[in-house]
Amino acid sequence: MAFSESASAVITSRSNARIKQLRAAFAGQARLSGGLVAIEGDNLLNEALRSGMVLKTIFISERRELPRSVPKSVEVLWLANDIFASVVETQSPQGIAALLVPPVHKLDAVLEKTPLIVVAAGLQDPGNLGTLIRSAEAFGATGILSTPGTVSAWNQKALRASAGSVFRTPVVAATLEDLSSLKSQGIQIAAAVAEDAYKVIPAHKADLSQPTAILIGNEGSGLSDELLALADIFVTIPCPGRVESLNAAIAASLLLYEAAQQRAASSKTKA
Ligand SMILES: C[S@@+](CC[C@H](N)C(=O)[O-])C[C@H]1O[C@@H](n2cnc3c(N)ncnc32)[C@H](O)[C@@H]1O
Repeated sequence: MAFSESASAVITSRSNARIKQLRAAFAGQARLSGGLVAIEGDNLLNEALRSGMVLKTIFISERRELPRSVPKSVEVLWLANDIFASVVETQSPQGIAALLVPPVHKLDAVLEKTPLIVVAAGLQDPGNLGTLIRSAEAFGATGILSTPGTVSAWNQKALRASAGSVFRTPVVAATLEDLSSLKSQGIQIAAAVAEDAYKVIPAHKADLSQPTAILIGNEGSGLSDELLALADIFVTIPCPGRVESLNAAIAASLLLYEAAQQRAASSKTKA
């Protein structure tokens, strides 16, 4: 332990109140964690710091040094190795975790510029949501709307799959009314559907360079009738193979790639 970093004692008890708070944050129990979110490991910590997240507390195993990148203003608590290992989720913990204040975004946050929005409509696999958020950032989406029933973007698996993109890409909880309000703001609603049926167009023939919200459906049941009824267009990624559908995050990524290509081409034409 780098005693020069902190004069505070090492926490050795599992029933310590701060350990309970960290455990609650890892379990997604917002009421018990005081609304704070837990992150674990050097990569996510570095991503959080470079993204300007507000860190409240660093929990560090006594076997490690405190990284120099941690601002002096952040509270640091040292933990006995076994206490650290018992509270975090990974099998081979890196010995560092943190509690941070998750940013809360409003609908306006995703409406900047020429909106390219992904609507995560009932995604339940946190790995899929995290991957979708990572692709959304990669392809320049303005943000993600998540409908009721979608897993939290701050779930531990979602956080890890997003590889830090969740710190920089707004994820906003949205109702059906919010989604229908997009139409009145000139944003077309493109429902992503797996089957090539009547009125469904292949993604490369749809105009995704205009303000667009792409609806991605639940892993098992796809898009609900209510959401399909909102759609202005139905787009599909043609699959010559014999699969019935693509994974939700892969479908979102391919559609975002197509939208990014079209936007790049249309800005070249305008220049
Ligand atoms: C695993 S699929 C759901 C499959 C579900 N059985 C269904 O009937 O839609 C999850 C979501 O990914 C999107 N998706 C999957 N394959 C697609 C494809 N080939 N083209 C466009 N979107 C697709 C759709 O939004 C779909 O709701």
